[in-house]
Amino acid sequence: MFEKSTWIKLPRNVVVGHGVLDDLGAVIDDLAVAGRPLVVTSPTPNRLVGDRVRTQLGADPATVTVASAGFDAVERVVETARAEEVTYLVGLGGGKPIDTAKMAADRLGLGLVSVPTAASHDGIVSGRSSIPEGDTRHSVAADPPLAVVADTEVIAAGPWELTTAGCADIVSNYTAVEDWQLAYRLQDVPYSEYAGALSRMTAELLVENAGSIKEGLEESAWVVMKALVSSGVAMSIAGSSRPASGAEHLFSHRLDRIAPDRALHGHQVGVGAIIVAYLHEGERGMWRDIRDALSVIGAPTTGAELGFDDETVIEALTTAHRIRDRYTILGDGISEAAAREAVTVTGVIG
Ligand SMILES: NC(=O)C1=CN([C@@H]2O[C@H](COP(=O)(O)OP(=O)(O)OC[C@H]3O[C@@H](n4cnc5c(N)ncnc54)[C@H](O)[C@@H]3O)[C@@H](O)[C@H]2O)C=CC1
Ligand SMILES: O=C(CO)COP(=O)(O)O
Ligand SMILES: [Zn+2]
Repeated sequence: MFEKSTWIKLPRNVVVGHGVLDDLGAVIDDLAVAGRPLVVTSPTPNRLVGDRVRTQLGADPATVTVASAGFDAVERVVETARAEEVTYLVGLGGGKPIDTAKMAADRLGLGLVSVPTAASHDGIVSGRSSIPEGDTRHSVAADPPLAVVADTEVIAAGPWELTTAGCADIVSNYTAVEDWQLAYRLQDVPYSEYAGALSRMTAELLVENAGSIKEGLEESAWVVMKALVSSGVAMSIAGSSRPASGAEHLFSHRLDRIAPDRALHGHQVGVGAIIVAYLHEGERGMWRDIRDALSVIGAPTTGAELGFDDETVIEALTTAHRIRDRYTILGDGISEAAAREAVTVTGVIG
């Protein structure tokens, strides 16, 4: 008897475009969420558009500002939401406040509206929350946002490096899918053809259009935001972050442990993808295509551009497998000699 079942959770409204921040009130009316909201944000996005967002929300919105992601930040949001007796959450900013709000909303059983101010990562739409804790990182299942309102005018006015980080997070889907397929072959990890194909296609489309992703063009924010939505949907179909997170993400999470906030998530996973593509396929593999695509976009391709010295890059690569129980090309860990060879051949160090 066939007994398999799946539950794919997706946002109901995804609104992307010029000036759509002013449609936030209408989006919320359409969702039929009522009552008092809590805006979960970080200092810069709050300063930039916090008031504009609160004006749209009416009903005396409360605000909590989180400086970094973590279970303590989630706890603070949960406590504030209870104390202020709010009925839904609005995540406003980059990946950290949105992930924090997503997990807090899940804990509280409340709906979340995601308002990204940067096209910097693909958690904008996903049903995952990525939360660091001690030496590890949890990719926690959480309901995806009920709606996403991404204003390309706001995003395009932000630092260009945030958009190149989003591009690199998408480019890293190549190696994430490679790792997922490897884990399927070697460890019988469940693999979804649809999620894998969608994730890979998203990366291919972005790389094909890399030449048209240019600083100062609002259309670039549009192209990247669409790709981030597509990648988030792949994660929702898979019911895991596997389509968008393999060994290149383990490497990045490890760098975060060594030096939090030194470089952007997307930039770290992009450099990780160059190394991991080399580990999968060797000298003739597609690591050069990945490096060239990142370079055209203007994303970092070396450890030094990320702000890490050579030995730190090697340390992160040789210890990345310990971040979480996720089988990748790193297996139970690679030797220092293999790591040094990979980062030297690919030009990530030296
Ligand atoms: N849940 C998921 O599926 C995923 C989660 N993530 C998580 O997202 C996080 C990374 O997100 P980021 O956005 O890189 O970090 P972030 O939220 O710290 O934002 C980076 C910086 O950009 C600033 N910023 C945001 N919008 C701005 C604007 N319009 N103008 C000027 N500055 C602006 C912020 O103030 C912050 O200083 C990581 O913790 C990562 O694990 C990443 C991918 C997927
Ligand atoms: O960053 C992500 C996908 O781009 C989320 O992945 P993690 O599960 O590794 O946090
Ligand atoms: Zn990522």
